[in-house]
Amino acid sequence: MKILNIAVGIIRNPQGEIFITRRAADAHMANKLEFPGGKIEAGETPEQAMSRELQEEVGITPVEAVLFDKLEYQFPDRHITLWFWLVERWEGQPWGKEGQPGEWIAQDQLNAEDFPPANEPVITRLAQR
Ligand SMILES: Nc1nc2c([nH]c(=O)n2[C@H]2C[C@H](O)[C@@H](COP(=O)(O)OP(=O)(O)OP(=O)(O)O)O2)c(=O)[nH]1
Ligand SMILES: [Mg+2]
Repeated sequence: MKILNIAVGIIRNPQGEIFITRRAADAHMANKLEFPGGKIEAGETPEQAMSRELQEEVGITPVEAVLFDKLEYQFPDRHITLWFWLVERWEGQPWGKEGQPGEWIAQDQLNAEDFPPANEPVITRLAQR
């Protein structure tokens, strides 16, 4: 059983849109939409990992981040702990730096079925705002 700790960023602009990317066809949860992010490495705090991943994947540097939720999810082959950071201030403009498609989607237009199942409570919370 793999045990993974994941930190992701919910990048939200003043219009209430969120920058979403699509996972690669060969990745776990292939083709699902995701919040950019990835594995927390040894010696990193969850917030540091999120900041590094956002720089690597979408080319922005968060200026301020607030913990939005922390969730556990059991997949058949792995147990993951997910840290969701709400990022409303950053430097740069997000884009799919690793070739992944990225787009801004209004938070009340997000569909939980398009995301990995672990994200469901967070999508529901965002859609209510
Ligand atoms: N990035 C991201 N991963 C998510 C979300 N929801 C969710 O269940 N996951 C799962 C899918 C993966 O099993 C894991 C994230 O792994 P990842 O593939 O993004 O990790 P990484 O960026 O470090 O990638 P790599 O270096 O291993 O290629 O968390 C989400 O909203 N965003
Ligand atoms: Mg990733």
